Amino acid sequence: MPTSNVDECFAPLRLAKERTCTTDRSRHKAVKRLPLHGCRSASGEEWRSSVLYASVSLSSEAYSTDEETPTPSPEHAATDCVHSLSTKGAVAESMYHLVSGTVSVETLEFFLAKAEAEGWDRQFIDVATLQWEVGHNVLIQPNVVALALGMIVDGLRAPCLNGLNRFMYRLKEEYCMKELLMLRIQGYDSAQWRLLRVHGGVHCFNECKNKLYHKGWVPNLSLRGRPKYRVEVIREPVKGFCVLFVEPMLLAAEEFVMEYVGVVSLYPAISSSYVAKVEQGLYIDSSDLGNMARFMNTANSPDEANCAYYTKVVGPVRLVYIYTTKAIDARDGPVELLTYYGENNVVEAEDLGLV
Ligand SMILES: C[S@@+](CC[C@H](N)C(=O)[O-])C[C@H]1O[C@@H](n2cnc3c(N)ncnc32)[C@H](O)[C@@H]1O
Repeated sequence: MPTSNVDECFAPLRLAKERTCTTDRSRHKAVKRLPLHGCRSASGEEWRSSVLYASVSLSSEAYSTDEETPTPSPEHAATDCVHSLSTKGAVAESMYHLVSGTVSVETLEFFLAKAEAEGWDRQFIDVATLQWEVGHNVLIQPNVVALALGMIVDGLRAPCLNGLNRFMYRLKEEYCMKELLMLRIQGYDSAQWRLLRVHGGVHCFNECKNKLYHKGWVPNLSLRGRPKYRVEVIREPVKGFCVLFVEPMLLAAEEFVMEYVGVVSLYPAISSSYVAKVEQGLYIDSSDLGNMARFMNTANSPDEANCAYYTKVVGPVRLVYIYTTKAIDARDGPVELLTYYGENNVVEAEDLGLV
């Protein structure tokens, strides 16, 4: 099966949708599909972000209504396609198999077709592109299959995914998504992974089997078990959510803070304050899927900011990161991490000598 032809790759799934669209699955959201190799911005640059997500929710009344789905612009209509995927929480064994190697589209196809054929319980499929070196990695967790495909789903508000991703943040490129996923499968091993409680509400529905993670427990991304830094999300009356740097007491300038995680999109979401504009026609929308970076507020001027956004190319993937622009002193208490939103406030990290 040619991996370059999206239609061929997904034909069985589309047929499955057509067969079942009058059932309770008819609430499916439209899946905006993009070529598997990623999406191309107006300037022609190909994006295969680590944060290109797609999720497919199935049958839960908790999911959002169609009115919230942004309408793709006509030029993107050609890549639009409605899908439905159905899966169940796969058994750990299967997940292990998938997670232990780079998964081809063929494998993915097989897996999804199997899920459909065997009528696995409907949860959702979370699709994430986490392309580090080659191919597509696969993100797996109990009852959630997250697959790297290069797809975008518009307008989904899967509570489970929201909870999952809101607190997911990564540490540079050393971050090993596979390990995290293994961790989820095997349970939390406190000897190897320290868990960090973060603030925030998570609204999982009852069937969710992954509640611990969704409730905000995330691995503290430390080096050899030692926390590198700790941030907290608080809520205050004027600005709403804020990200505070807590420890260590001093954070140097030009330190990586976190990646800006969200859905890579070719058009801006309607009425969301969680959209980072990378350039005209290229956005990272963390309204539904994202991490703490979305809670960073703006400083009144660039000089007041202590962090900034940068982009960096890692292999074929261009990512958006937040780095400190000045040293941060938290000896007298937590310090709010502030970027300066500005217009298109992203510069190449290479230009700054950060990479
Ligand atoms: C990306 S969100 C930041 C997180 C936000 N505070 C929240 O509660 O979700 C951007 C929104 O935060 C608010 N915000 C950001 N910086 C602010 C500031 N310096 N003063 C007041 N509100 C701010 C604005 O409402 C803005 O639309």
